[in-house]
Amino acid sequence: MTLPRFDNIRPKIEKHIREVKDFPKKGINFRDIMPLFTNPQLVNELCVVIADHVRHSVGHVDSVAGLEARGFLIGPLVAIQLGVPFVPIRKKGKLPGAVIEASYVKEYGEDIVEVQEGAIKNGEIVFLIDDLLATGGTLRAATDLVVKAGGKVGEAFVIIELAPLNGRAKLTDVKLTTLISYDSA
Ligand SMILES: O=P(O)(O)OC[C@H]1O[C@H](OP(=O)(O)OP(=O)(O)O)[C@H](O)[C@@H]1O
Ligand SMILES: Nc1ncnc2[nH]cnc12
Repeated sequence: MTLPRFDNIRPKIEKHIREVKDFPKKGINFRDIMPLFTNPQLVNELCVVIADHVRHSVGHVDSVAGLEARGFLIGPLVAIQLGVPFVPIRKKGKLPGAVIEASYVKEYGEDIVEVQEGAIKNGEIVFLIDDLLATGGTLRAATDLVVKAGGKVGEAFVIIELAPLNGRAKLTDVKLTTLISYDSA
């Protein structure tokens, strides 16, 4: 679902997304969000709008969880706006100590994601954030992790949705908000 709250910022963000053909593999049309970070004011505006959206449409959240790697660029900034902890969800083997894990298949490979035990407490509501939804494997695994940890996903949010890859179909049990939806993958 895209929301009117984002109508003003959407075209500004769109201008900062670069398409790179055949990256990281032949046939993949990579949507690169890095140009956005050349514009700190716009990054800040985006995080303020997302936090505003959380306050008005999601309600109370106990934490913001971001997906490695690009969910780490926006997630902590949104968490600061909301005054709640940031929870990193990382690829296997990167987080020290006891972890909970979930495996998944994505647009160009397979992976395992992990969260540290205790980072999400029983009954906590988590706002999940990443840059992009493709096949939905990553956000599915992240949702499963939050639930395994005893939490609940208040909402999953991505800047970009590649609609033809139908990631949404894997997330029917989650409220999912998208800033920009592309009708070609
Ligand atoms: O919906 P899916 O098909 O699961 O794909 C989406 C995921 O793919 C990308 O990350 P990637 O796995 O390339 O990792 P990186 O950010 O560490 O480069 C993107 O940032 C999402 O996390
Ligand atoms: N096409 C794509 N562009 C950027 N990140 C991605 N993650 C999965 N598919 C992607």
